Amino acid sequence: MIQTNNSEETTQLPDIQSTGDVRKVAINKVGVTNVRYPISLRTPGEGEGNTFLHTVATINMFVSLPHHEKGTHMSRFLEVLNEYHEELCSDTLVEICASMREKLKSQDAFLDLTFPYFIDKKAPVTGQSGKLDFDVRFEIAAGTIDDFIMTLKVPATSLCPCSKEISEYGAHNQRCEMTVKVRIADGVHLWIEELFAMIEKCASTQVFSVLKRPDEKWVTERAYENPKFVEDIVRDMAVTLNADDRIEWYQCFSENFESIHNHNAYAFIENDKREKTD
Ligand SMILES: Nc1nc2c(ncn2[C@@H]2O[C@H](COP(=O)(O)OP(=O)(O)OP(=O)(O)O)[C@@H](O)[C@H]2O)c(=O)[nH]1
Repeated sequence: MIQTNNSEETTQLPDIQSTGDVRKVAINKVGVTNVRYPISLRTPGEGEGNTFLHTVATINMFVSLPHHEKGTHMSRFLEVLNEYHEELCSDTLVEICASMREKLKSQDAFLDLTFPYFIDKKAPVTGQSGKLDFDVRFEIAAGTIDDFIMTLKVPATSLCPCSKEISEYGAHNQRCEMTVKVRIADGVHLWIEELFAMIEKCASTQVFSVLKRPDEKWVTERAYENPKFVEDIVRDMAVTLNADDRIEWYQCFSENFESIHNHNAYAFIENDKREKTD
């Protein structure tokens, strides 16, 4: 049986990926996808000191490969990740991307993590607390372009203004998913919790984990008092994101899972504030 964990024996094995390629085709991204890994993220918490949220991320890691190299060194992606153990947090992600470039001797490195995040939410009337989950994504690039994009998928409720207007009673309402992707200015901080709270206000009403009957009455009436088309939702998201100077660039969209159709309603806005001269 071949022992590949002995460094002397490993050096004697052929290293096919280090041989050349003659097709003169460079590769933009090569690496590993769907790596599941524990991460811990700093949260605003309460009082002194840091609190951490522990979750599991699904990670994609890529580098660029020049035309003359046959293959990348797949094992090194996981080696880089393993060096960080439980200290994998938002502060170290840029470091990890730089480390991928160095260890794989590549021009560009890309790190992409998606993970469930959890916030404590109190029901609107009874104040009962529960954990609400939603998806967060960090996309980091290092090399030709240095980049950090944070994406949140915010669940909420939308209620149709047209339906409310034309119906003698009732109005169709549904879950919507508002997606926000942001680039943050250098040297400032935006908590996931802050961005989530900003965005969920843009829907007809929020969703909660625990709702007792007085809470359910409240959310039902609140949505009815605050009807919104998908266009209203994205416009309100844009107004909110425009007003926060920490956000340099954003894309926002909402998908409303219509309860009267078997298809969804969708609207999208992008704004790069860095392009504005005045
Ligand atoms: N490049 C490449 N490697 C692959 C692929 N599928 C599996 N591998 C394997 O990934 C393994 C690890 O590759 P390397 O990181 O180059 O391993 P290594 O040569 O022992 O490690 P280093 O000495 O650090 O380069 C090898 O056994 C490859 O055969 C693929 O599609 N592309």
